[in-house]
Amino acid sequence: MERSESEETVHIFTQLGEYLIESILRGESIDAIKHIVQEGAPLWYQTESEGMSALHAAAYMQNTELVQYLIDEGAIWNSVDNLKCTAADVALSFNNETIYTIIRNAGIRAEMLLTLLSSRSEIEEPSSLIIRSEDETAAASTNAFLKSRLNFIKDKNGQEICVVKVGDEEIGVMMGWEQGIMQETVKNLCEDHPSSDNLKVLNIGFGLGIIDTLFQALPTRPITHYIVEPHPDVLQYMKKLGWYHKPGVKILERKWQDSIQDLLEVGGFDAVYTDTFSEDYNTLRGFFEHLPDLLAGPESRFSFFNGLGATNALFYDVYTHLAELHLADVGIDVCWKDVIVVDNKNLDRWGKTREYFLLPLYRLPIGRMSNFV
Ligand SMILES: C[S@@+](CC[C@H](N)C(=O)[O-])C[C@H]1O[C@@H](n2cnc3c(N)ncnc32)[C@H](O)[C@@H]1O
Repeated sequence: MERSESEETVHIFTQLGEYLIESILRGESIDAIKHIVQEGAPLWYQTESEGMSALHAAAYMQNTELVQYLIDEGAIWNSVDNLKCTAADVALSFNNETIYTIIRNAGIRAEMLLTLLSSRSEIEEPSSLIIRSEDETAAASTNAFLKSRLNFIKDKNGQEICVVKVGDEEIGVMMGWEQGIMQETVKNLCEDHPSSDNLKVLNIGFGLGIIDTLFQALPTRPITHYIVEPHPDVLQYMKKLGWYHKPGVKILERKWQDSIQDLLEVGGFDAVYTDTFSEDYNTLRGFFEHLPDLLAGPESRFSFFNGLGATNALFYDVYTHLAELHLADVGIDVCWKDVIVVDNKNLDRWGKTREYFLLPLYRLPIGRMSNFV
C-alpha cells in the first residue's frame, strides 16, 4: 500500500532517528554522527521500544564531546525514556558528573530563556519542566483547588494529612512527614535572629499549620504573625483550632496575590515563608519580586517550600538553581541546607496518595538580602 506524504515524512524521520541512535550506540566517530545530524536526523526522535533519544544514547556511551555537540545542536535536555529517566539520569547512573552538569546547565539556560521570554510576551506558562497549562484540576489550578473540598484526616500510620481529591486520585496538600523540613526551616529562619525577642513573621499557606505552630512555639513567640490563607476549608480548620484568637496572629483570608498590597504596607518582616499549593514556579518567582519590600533588612530571612520537580533529581536540581539565580536577581543570596527526608519513621508516608517528593534529600533554601541592595 502506498504511503501518504505525511506518512512518508514520519517514515523518513523514524529511519534517520533510529540510524542516528544506533550509530551512537555502535560508537561511531563524532564526525560520522555530525554528518548524520547534518543530513537531517531528528534529535527529538525517541525509539518506540525504550524511548531512547540520541542524547540518552550519548550519555549511555559516556561521550562528553558528543553530549555537548547534541546539546549545542538543540537536543531536548529533559526528554524522558519509557522508564521516566532523562539522559542526565543515565549520566548519574554512571557517576558521570561532567555529562550530568552539561545537561543540567542546558536545562537551566533553557528555563532562564523561557522565563525571560515570558516576561516580555504574553506567554503565561513558560516552564518546560512540568506541563501545567493543560492541567485544570485542583492539582495545578488555584481556582479549581479553592473550589475543592479538603479532608483533614489521620492516615493508617497515624500521620496527619490534608488531602484533596483530583479525579480518582488523592493528593496530599500537606502531610505530617514534612514536619522535619518545617522544623529545620523555622530553626534556620529564626534561631540566632538578632530580633528573636521581637519577631515579625509572615507565612503564606497554612495547610496543617505545622510551620505556624512551630513559629508560635519559639522560645519567644512572634510579636506579629501574619498568615495568608484563602481556602475556606483550611480557614474553618484554623477556626476550630483557635488560630483566630492567638495573640499577635493576623489572618488574611485570601490568596497572597490579593493580599500583597496590604502586606507591603505592613512590611518590615523578619522572617517570610511561602508554601502554597497548585501554583507553578513562575508564580513563586512572582512572589520573589516582592521580597525586597517585604523584608525588614539584611538580617531578615526568607524561605520557601522547595518541592517543585522533586520527583526527579535533574528537574529538582534545575529548579533549585533557577530559584537561586532568580533570587539573586532581586538581591537575595541563598544558602542551601540538606535535610534528610526519608528515615525509618516515614518510609510508608504516601499511603494511596500521589507521591510528590521522591528524593532522599530536601534542599532547604535560606535567603537574605545581599549587602549591595
Ligand atoms: C502545602 S500547604 C502549606 C503547609 C504549611 N507550610 C504547613 O506547615 O502546614 C499549602 C497551603 O497554601 C494554601 N494556598 C494555596 N494557594 C494559595 C495562595 N495563592 N495564597 C495563599 N495560600 C495559598 C492552601 O490552601 C494550603 O493551605
